[in-house]
Amino acid sequence: MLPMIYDVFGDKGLGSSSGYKWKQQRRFALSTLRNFGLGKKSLEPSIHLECRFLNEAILTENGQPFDLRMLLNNAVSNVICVLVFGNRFEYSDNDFQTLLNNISEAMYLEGSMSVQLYNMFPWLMGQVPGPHKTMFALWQEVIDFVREKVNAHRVDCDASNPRDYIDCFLAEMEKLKDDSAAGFDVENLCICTVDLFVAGTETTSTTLYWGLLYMMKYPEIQAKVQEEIDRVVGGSRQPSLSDKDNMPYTYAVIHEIQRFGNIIPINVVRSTVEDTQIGEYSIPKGTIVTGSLTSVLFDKSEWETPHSFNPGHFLDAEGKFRRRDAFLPFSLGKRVCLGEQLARMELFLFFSSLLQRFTFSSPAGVEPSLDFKLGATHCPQPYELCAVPR
Ligand code: HEM
Repeated sequence: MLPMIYDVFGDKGLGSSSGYKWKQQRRFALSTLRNFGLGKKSLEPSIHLECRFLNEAILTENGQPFDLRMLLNNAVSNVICVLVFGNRFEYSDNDFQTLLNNISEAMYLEGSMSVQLYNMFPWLMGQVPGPHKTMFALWQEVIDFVREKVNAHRVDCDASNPRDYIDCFLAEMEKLKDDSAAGFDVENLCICTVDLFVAGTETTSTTLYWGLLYMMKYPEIQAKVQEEIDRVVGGSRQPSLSDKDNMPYTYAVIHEIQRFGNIIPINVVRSTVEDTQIGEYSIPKGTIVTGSLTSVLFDKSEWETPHSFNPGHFLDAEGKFRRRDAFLPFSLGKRVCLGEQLARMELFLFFSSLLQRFTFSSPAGVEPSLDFKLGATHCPQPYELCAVPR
């Protein structure tokens, strides 16, 4: 059974399994992201800004309970919002918080039994109420939010001076308006934007949520990361991407968080576009296929201690960072995560900036638990933590 719905947005969007022009859309999205955030106009300053807002938001809670998951979601999401919508949202914006909550809820419901039954009997489940219907309604709200943004962009988009992904897409639509087969239409723009927005929010913030939980659980590892941050960065400036090469331990810890957190255990659902032979297996065209990332991230023949949280997996005998072929949380091949580069930047900057400013520990007498909930992602159960300013 699939732990998520097969092609929730039909054949549209960037992540579509059944493949509506995904190649053109992927190429276009990649080149746009490069122009806006990963190339000459680097996104580092906007991530730095968001790190400052996040740290400030935690500090101003001043010992009062706060919703860490929500703050992480908001901060991470703002980075992608700047890319796709051209603006960020305040953490106090209730409408935006509701939207982020809807996305988290929809992702969680994808793991429900009723969604799994929908995958098998869509004609039947389409007739009955249940969590699968709630999930579709939540996704519709997300699409409506994006559609409003697209409509607002259409009013004042200047094709010669695009501000963000939506403007670039609208300009491309205009250029290709006589080519109806190119896939550049408003409907596809909305779904591609939702794909970027959702894929760029839940994944990275879930990884950070695991990361802080592991730091509470393994305080000796947290202390070593902080020692490295203090030595290399100090306390008077923010960590920057250029520090990464001098921070092998922190970099190894982030890799281990991704390996052990295993946030997309069986990858994104795909389907074969032609009859395919893999070894002795014949897979007919149109078969739904899932690849188990768990099997690689916990492979006994690849990892020394696959079932322990061990940053040593990514360090050589001299303490230098070492890459591992079996490190595949972003998958690989033609459909490898489109946001890998952005996610890596965000994970390094958010994680090191949080640990520079705070020590994370569990409330007195509470043993941190690694319990998880499984929806479209493998996510920690909500937990309590204390963020002590350093
Ligand atoms: C820690 C963070 C992230 C992880 C672990 C992750 C992981 C993945 C995985 C496993 C896939 C499926 C690859 C496959 O089918 O083989 C994927 C696809 C995708 N990711 Fe990410 N991702 C992350 C962050 C991001 C970010 C920040 C963005 C935003 C730009 C993003 C955008 C996408 C898109 C659009 C796809 C679909 C690509 C396609 O179908 O061709 N991801 N991601």
